[in-house]
Amino acid sequence: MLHAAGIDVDVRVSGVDESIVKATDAGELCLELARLKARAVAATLPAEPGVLVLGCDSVLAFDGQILGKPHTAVEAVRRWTAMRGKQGVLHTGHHLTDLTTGKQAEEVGRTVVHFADLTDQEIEAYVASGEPLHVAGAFTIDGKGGAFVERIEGDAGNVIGLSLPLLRRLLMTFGLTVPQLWRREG
Ligand SMILES: Nc1nc2c(ncn2[C@@H]2O[C@H](COP(=O)(O)OP(=O)(O)OP(=O)(O)O)[C@@H](O)[C@H]2O)c(=O)[nH]1
Repeated sequence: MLHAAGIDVDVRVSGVDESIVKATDAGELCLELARLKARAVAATLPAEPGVLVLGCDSVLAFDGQILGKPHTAVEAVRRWTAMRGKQGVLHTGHHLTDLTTGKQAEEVGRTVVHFADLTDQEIEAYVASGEPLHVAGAFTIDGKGGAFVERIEGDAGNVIGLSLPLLRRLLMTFGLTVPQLWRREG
């Protein structure tokens, strides 16, 4: 997503054990995980000038629960049977650190997702595809799951895992602009 937006990135898996974070609020949980991920990666990097580290984490708030990845087919079927025809709020925590200045900025993106009223057969086929097992909320918006999201209220990128307009706001608190991060073409 960032590369398509003109920004070159070096993706690092933080290795943070997400089970250590307990929170009863979806926004607090995904923000704490985003913070831990960014700080874990930042700790492995030399404080070179101009290095920014962005950590993100997504969870789905649905029916009073905080849902991450379903991990198993049984759990994915249970969730979709409950979610179909209803709505949830996909939260993505974003934490940005400037290694040079030590500045930090963070914000939670929220997108309301309205799920289609899937048939049992559609749920079975989508879960059998394996896609729902590895993403928060057991759905993607731009993959096979796109057919099962009727509409959204808010930023689509936030559902995918990173909100570009939110990143723009975080950068502005550092006195930076998105165009300054665009790769030099040609
Ligand atoms: N293209 C696409 N990728 C998605 C979507 N939802 C999640 N992903 C990606 O799937 C991976 C895991 O997704 P999530 O579990 O939602 O995100 P996360 O909580 O940051 O995942 P972890 O880093 O494993 O904790 C991340 O790399 C996401 O970018 C989606 O709707 N579309």
